[in-house]
Amino acid sequence: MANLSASNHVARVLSAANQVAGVDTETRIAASWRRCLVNHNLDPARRGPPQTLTEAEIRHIAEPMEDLIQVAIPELEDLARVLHDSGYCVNLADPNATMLVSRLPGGDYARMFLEWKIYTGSNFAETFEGTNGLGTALAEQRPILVHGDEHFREQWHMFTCAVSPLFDHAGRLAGAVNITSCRSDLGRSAHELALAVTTEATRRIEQSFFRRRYRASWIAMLPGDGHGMLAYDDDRRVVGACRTARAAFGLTDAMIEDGIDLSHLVQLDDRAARAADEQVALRRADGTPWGRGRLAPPVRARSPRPPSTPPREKPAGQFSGLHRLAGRDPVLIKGVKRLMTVGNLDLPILLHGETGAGKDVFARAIHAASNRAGRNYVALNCAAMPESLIDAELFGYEAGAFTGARREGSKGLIVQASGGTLFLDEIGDMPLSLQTRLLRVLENREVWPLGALKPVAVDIRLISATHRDLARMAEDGSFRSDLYYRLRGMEIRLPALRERADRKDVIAQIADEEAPHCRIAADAWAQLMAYPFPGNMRQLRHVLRLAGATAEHGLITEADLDLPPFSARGAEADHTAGERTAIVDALRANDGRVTDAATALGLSRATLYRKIKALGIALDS
Ligand SMILES: Nc1ncnc2c1ncn2[C@@H]1O[C@H](COP(=O)(O)OP(=O)(O)OP(=O)(O)O)[C@@H](O)[C@H]1O
Repeated sequence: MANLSASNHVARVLSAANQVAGVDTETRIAASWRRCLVNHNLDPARRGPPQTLTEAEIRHIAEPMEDLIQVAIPELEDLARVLHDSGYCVNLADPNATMLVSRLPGGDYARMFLEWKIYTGSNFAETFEGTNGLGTALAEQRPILVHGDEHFREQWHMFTCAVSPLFDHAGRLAGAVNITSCRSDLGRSAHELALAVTTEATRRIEQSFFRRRYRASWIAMLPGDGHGMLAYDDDRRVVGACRTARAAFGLTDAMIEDGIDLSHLVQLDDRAARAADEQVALRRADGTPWGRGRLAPPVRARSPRPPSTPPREKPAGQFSGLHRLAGRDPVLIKGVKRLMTVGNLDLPILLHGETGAGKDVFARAIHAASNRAGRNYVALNCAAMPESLIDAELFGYEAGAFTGARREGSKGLIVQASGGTLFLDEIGDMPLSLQTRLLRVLENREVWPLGALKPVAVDIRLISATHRDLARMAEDGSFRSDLYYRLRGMEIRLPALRERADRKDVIAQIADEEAPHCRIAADAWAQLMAYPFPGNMRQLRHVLRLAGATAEHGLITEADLDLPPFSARGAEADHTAGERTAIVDALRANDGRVTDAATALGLSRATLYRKIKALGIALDS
């Protein structure tokens, strides 16, 4: 049966391609079939999944489209919310038909899309996949509905796609919004509305993107249903025009670069020009009435709220916390001295050190020593959260910006930290797309919450930390090099506990805090001094806390020290295998509870999660 329908389909395609007119398919579809056969040499009967990109390739494509994606996401989320139960998936694709954002429908429908690889990273260019919504809309740069057997390849016949191409602020093709249904029981007309919905959503994305790009200019939204937009400066010289306005006025890039006078295109009387963000009557260049339009004034960044408390003057001993942490270790003492020389300059600081070496504690001490001490200290661990959550947590979002968003929106941590210090731990684990956004915040000193039309000005001191070799990552492209140089206004290395020259003092001090009523026997001292402490200070604290609890007669002996075997031979393979075994054992001993296993290993929860991921350990094992 399937074979019969496949061969019928092939016959239809061949016939349509041979004689475009007079077949039972829409002319645009027949023209596309012809392109697929003649130009792209495709076989309508071929089966197989679409080409799928790797995560790195997707990031590479998505990075330059970051701004557009950010503007599009609230609209896509809205579409996905409305269509959730109707079997439609929602996508944003780049101009080459690679899906960059995907929102799946609910229930069993989602499985269909996953099985057929209709998700982020899949490519539906007409040149590979034949006639299909995304590929054909992008090839023709026009909205299209491709229903069931209108697809060139027979294997896509259970799907229907409604797609609208998306144009950027300069009228260039920037991608497409796609909604695809797997409801093969519905006829073509049942999906017509879907095309109208997609086209409208696309239009809203284009408008938001244009307004955002030209936020420093006036924007005239022109009469008519074409949604034409012109951006102009205070002297009424045109600085930008959307695709519709370019077509309506025959505007070229050269005319815009020359700063064509607005009055050559549309006339505003002075009263209209003052009625900012209201509907106004506009006239054509020749003075004849045109219709009602709208003028939006330039957006100035909101200034940060003045701090409620004036900056506290720091006493002379403001660096005492840092001195205490540095102890008698020359590397750390040097680091603190360098910090003192820059004093309260808001230089970004990058802390580098192994897990548990005290990066968070050190960052807090820097904040406490700065003239921002009385203000907020806000910390985020970039390794402990999925990308989408870091995005919302860090940059904030407007009310209703996406499904699951809080009704009142969220300020985001950067805005919360304004006036104070933002600490980004494990910055090396920050996804590339967010690195781009963070860089922009540091450069422009303003944040765009998700779905916002206005930026919020911010004033933060940034301290970041990592255990990774960021310089090498910047070299091999896994971390943005421009961001790396912005983060390391000053880089301070926190030595591992085993490297500290004052190791003995540190052990004594922590023993005093964790097991205050105990003495340490000579054999236990020798062990503590010799042990390499891969979990550094954190591990030392846990070991001594436990030892204090098990010690008899106030004496900590070798038997009280829970020091897991650790190969110091340096062979990477041994180390990895040993680490793996230790983690798997700890998880088993704690019935899979990651927090408890982390405590047992002397690691932070985030670090343990990272290691579990890196070593490919299944959490249910
Ligand atoms: N100089 C120090 N003296 C005493 N205790 C310290 C010192 N530095 C860190 N600690 C303790 O070690 C533990 C881990 O510190 P912290 O969280 O700052 O490490 P980290 O380097 O940020 O770790 P991770 O990379 O895993 O997030 C904390 O309990 C902290 O109190």
